Amino acid sequence: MMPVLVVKDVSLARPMAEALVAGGLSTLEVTLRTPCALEVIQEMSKVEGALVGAGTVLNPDDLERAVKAGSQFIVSPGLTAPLAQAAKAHDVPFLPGVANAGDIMRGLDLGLSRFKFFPAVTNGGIPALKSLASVFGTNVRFCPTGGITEQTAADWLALPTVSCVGGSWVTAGEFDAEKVRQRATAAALLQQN
Ligand SMILES: O=C(O)C(=O)C[C@H](O)[C@H](O)COP(=O)(O)O
Repeated sequence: MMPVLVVKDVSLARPMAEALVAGGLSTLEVTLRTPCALEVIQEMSKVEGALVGAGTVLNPDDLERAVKAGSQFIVSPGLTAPLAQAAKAHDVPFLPGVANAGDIMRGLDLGLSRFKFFPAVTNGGIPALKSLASVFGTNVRFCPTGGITEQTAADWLALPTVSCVGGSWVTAGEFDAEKVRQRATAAALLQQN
């Protein structure tokens, strides 16, 4: 399970990453949706055991800034050829968003086989992903994100083509380290079942 983080205050970066790692979640997606996101990536990267990447990466400029800040992977809500080429040039793992068969085919043409299914629930949820997966086989894997909750994550993770799920629920609301650690522990258990 990959927590999707929207962090507005850089002073929360380290305690938040520490609470997530303590709960058993180590792969952290920091969205570039707040002015301090790049600093947050730098700070979270100092936490032992954290693998920190950038989300909401929309173009090659975003990718360049995210990589300079220490992002170890890149997540995007969509897929463009310039972004995929920039990820390749920087040799950084890249998880682009797809919403339909055409997006996946464009990704395959670009040499990609791991995609974020986004926005997962409004795109038709599990039935939609099952239909897409039936066409592309098990070599194409997905990280559904968007509308997934603590209650529904296990259903998604049970699909053979789903490698992980993303979601913001683990850190939703005002930051409380103990609450985040507990939610992370519950989410980490989901991924083991
Ligand atoms: O922009 C990106 O690159 C993203 O990563 C988008 C996020 O995956 C979703 O916004 C998370 O959706 P919720 O869990 O429903 O809050």
